[in-house]
Amino acid sequence: MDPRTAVSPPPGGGLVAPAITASGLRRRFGSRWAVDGVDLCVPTGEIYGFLGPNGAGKSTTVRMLCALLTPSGGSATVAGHDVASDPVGVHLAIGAALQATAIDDKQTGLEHLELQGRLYGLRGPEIRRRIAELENLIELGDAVKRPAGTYSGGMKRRLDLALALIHNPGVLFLDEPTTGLDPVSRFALWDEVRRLNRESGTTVFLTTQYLEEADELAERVGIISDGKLVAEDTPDALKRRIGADMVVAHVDGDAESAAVGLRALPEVEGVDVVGSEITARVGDGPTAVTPVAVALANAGVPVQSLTLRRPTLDDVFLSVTGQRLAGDQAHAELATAGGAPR
Ligand SMILES: Nc1ncnc2c1ncn2[C@@H]1O[C@H](COP(=O)(O)OP(=O)(O)OP(=O)(O)O)[C@@H](O)[C@H]1O
Repeated sequence: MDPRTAVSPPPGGGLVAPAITASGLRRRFGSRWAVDGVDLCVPTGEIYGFLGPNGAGKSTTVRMLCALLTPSGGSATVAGHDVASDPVGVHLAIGAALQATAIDDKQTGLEHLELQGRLYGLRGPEIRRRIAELENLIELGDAVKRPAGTYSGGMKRRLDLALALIHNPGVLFLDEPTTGLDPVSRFALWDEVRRLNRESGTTVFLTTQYLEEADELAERVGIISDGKLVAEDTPDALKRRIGADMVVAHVDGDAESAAVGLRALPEVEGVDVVGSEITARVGDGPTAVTPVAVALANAGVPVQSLTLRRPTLDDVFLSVTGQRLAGDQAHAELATAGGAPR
């Protein structure tokens, strides 16, 4: 089903309005377009991953969708409220855990939760009930009564997420929720996002620069580069689009000239070169490896390594932008997080 034109009927019949829409959404800072004409349609109940490198425009998009930043052009609605004409409606309908957490080191976790509940108009008993419901997520134990200044990064993230959820919002925005978290806290937060979505039907709009996070969590992924949405689909469909297999060669010497021979091979659907790495998209890996190796040998460029693997979202990013999304740092962090990106 194309979510732009139709969304799943609820059990009681009728059509569900999309949770998030954007049409030509733009934002300029000075002469630079940080977000340059983004269209979105996120159905209610979806986990949508907004994937892109540093500076691509993810946070700016989220801040506009959360009605915290005025768009320079285009329009957007969240939970049926227009971000420009009804920002208060948007604020009441959403929860947001953004990059700059508003946690005061001097206040305890409990004080933060109680204050947040009151800000959303909840009464004492309701606040206590919500805190009890969110206990699983917070997992702070007795630390909930300690000042937040004593918390680890993971504990602060969990508190921040609980603060975003205190009023049971229908739409949750998470801006790079696991950046800087250790692997255990990262996986725990993924589980919590999945559970929320499954049990409460919460729509989740999540930005990330981690391929693995988008792959694992998101039902659909939008890839943003230089303020533009350059690809959007399910992770599997995005990967299928660029070919069945990838043959990746690391070479000594002129990778561009070595790639010329590969492009002429009938087994090769496309070739991308980044530094000394040559990535050939092929229909059938086992059949293509030998001709690729022979073509590289004929080019006279020494080959350091030749590997065959399935496409990743990084390969999708490379095929649409000509650049790798995962820099060395992101790769290193992913490796620590439990393996190479898929
Ligand atoms: N308040 C601002 N004033 C000027 N430029 C800004 C401002 N906010 C963002 N930008 C610029 O807009 C571009 C997009 O930034 P944005 O924070 O949306 O990217 P991002 O994809 O969220 O990256 P990151 O992962 O680093 O947060 C960047 O070039 C950034 O420097």
